[in-house]
Amino acid sequence: MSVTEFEYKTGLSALRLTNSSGSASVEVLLYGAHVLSWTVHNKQILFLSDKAIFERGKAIRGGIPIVWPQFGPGPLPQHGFARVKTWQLGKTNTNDDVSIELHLSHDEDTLKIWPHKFNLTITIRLSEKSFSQELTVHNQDDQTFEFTALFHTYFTVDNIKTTKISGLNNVTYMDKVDEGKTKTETNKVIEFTGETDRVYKDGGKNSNPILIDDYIQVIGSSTMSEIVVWNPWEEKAKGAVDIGEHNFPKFVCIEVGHVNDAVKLDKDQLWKGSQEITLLK
Ligand SMILES: O=P(O)(O)OC[C@H]1O[C@@H](O)[C@H](O)[C@@H](O)[C@@H]1O
Repeated sequence: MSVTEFEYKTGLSALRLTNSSGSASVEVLLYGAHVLSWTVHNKQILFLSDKAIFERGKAIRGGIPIVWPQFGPGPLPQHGFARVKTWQLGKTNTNDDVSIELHLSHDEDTLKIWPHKFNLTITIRLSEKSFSQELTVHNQDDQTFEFTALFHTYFTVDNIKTTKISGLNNVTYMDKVDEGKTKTETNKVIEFTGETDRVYKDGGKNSNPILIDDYIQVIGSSTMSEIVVWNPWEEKAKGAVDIGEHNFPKFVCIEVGHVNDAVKLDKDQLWKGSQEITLLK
């Protein structure tokens, strides 16, 4: 079991966590606290675009971007700023499951666009067949602030056209590709036939676990009970410089978050949200 530092493309500092048997590893950049890969028995569970751009100030396409303090468009840049800031390495642990902590605090630039003092910690933990991330938000300001948060996970799939997502039956969702209409999921299994961009409200509180192709289980904490399901499909993928039409069949985003309304966090208070992803085979 180990944590090693290495230099990724364009000189970005990275860490590799390896479990005790050496069967699983995770690579994470300090830039964005961005998980790039999770490999189990040589199989890559996460999707990272071959057209991803590794430039400071730009979001990385694939892996697990951290969306904070704003989901989607709004007064801040799309999906907030945590994914384009450089985090600091905190504690590492190689005793039980291998884990690391990464930290991000307000600075001159964040205060200009979001005038609140904060400290974020992400704990990344790896075991044989599962991987988790926990985000802790500490309000260090002298007043309450509000945020939304999400783990924007890109999963590798054999082909989006045969990918099946279960566990969201009967859950209400907002359909972002149909004028934001509110709908109820009538299918036991979700399949993909076109651009899909949905926010399932309290999807994570459904009694069934969320499964991708019956073997990847995604569980969010009770504080992160929304599930976003996204695939841009052919045209939008073609139009995105960092995706490309050859890539849209290769991934699905299943994103655990608190995005339907904002978390209101009082001064000096802590908020925690997490996801755990487990391989069932
Ligand atoms: O291109 P970005 O900023 O990483 O966002 C990708 C997608 O992220 C999803 O979470 C959103 O629901 C989509 O609307 C969005 O297009």
